[in-house]
Amino acid sequence: MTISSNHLDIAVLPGDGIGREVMAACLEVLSAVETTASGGPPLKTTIWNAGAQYYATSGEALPDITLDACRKADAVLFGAMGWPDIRHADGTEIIPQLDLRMALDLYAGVRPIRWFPGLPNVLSDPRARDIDFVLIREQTEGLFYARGKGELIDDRDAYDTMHISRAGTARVSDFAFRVAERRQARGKKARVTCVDKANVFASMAFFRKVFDEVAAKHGGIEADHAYVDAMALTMVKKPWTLDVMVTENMFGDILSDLAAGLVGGMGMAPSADVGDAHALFQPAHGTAPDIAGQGKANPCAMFLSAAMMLDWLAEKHNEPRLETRARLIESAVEIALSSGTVPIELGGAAGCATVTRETIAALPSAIKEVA
Ligand SMILES: NC(=O)c1ccc[n+]([C@@H]2O[C@H](COP(=O)([O-])OP(=O)(O)OC[C@H]3O[C@@H](n4cnc5c(N)ncnc54)[C@H](O)[C@@H]3O)[C@@H](O)[C@H]2O)c1
Ligand SMILES: CC(C)[C@H](C(=O)O)[C@@H](O)C(=O)O
Ligand SMILES: [Mg+2]
Repeated sequence: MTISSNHLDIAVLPGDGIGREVMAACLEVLSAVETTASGGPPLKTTIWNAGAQYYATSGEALPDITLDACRKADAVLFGAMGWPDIRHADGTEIIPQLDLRMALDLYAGVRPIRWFPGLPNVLSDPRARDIDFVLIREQTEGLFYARGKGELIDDRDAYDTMHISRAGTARVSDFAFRVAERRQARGKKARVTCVDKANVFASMAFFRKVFDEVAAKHGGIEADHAYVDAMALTMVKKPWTLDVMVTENMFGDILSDLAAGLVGGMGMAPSADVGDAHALFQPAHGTAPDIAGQGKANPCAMFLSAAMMLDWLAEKHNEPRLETRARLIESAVEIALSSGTVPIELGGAAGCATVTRETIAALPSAIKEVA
């Protein structure tokens, strides 16, 4: 696809809590990156309202005008949404990102986890430096299918239904194999693990069956299976052995926070919500009410999510200069972290402003590495 105008439209949804803080930092970094790596289409960022706090003042969590802007944009950049005290009558939270995933059919949650040099080794094992895996989370069905449809009977029983479809499982499995193929082309391990609970649930046995059918079409990539409970153990005991995993929505949600903990915390865990037509990029973390407004948030996950956005746009538009900008962000984060900038989240002293300043200051060195 070619770029029809001279810029790319990015719909920016900062959301709530630290979503707003890390997004402001990220927009500074993106603008500095554009100045450092001149050439290639500029990003035109437009900020849109949505989120729990917006709902509290307006009665709308995801206004039509925001949803429409997301549909029309080349990509969506998202902070975090949700606030524990702002809830629907059934007790669930106002979390419009789930509506966005459904509306834009963002079926693959891509959650890469890797070691960053310079950070404290939370596992106290030198092999932690080899952690480099990707969790692919199905995002349009699974247990989350139950959202808004659950049943509470006589204040006595509550039901939420798991839904696994052939089509939904096949497309996310295929997506995972394509991720593995790209990693293989870059000289990395190439194995896709289906993470399920096929020993207990018919829905999960079906997930595994469809995964196996898709695996048979990707002969060059090894495929195996793990039960989700055993995978939680493997993630903690030997995460450096993992490559690409694909799993049901809820399991993926839980395992992705566990995975973030292996490399220091949520502030090191970027993500992308990808569909066939649209994509949204956001840190895997939430709005962190416990630290919001204090300048303590680690913005690295937000920066790395923006790098994932540039990579996705580069591939979609066949524009290598966008890929250069993605590498520039990653390299600047690496340089900043390995030259003594340790985020508060990892036991250091660097708040959001310091991490942002040091990342921007690293850009001139980073450009020499990626050029
Ligand atoms: N993608 C999203 O928008 C998203 C994801 C998860 C949770 N939520 C919402 O966020 C709210 C808070 O949820 P939660 O507390 O369970 O999860 P959370 O991810 O917001 O926070 C979990 C813990 O990690 C810390 N943390 C998270 N991101 C951090 C960062 N960038 N830097 C430093 N520390 C960080 C927090 O301080 C907290 O101790 C809830 O309303 C929840 O629904 C939103
Ligand atoms: C806030 C919540 C709805 C969301 C999810 O469960 O998908 C979050 O935890 C995430 O991981 O993106
Ligand atoms: Mg989560």
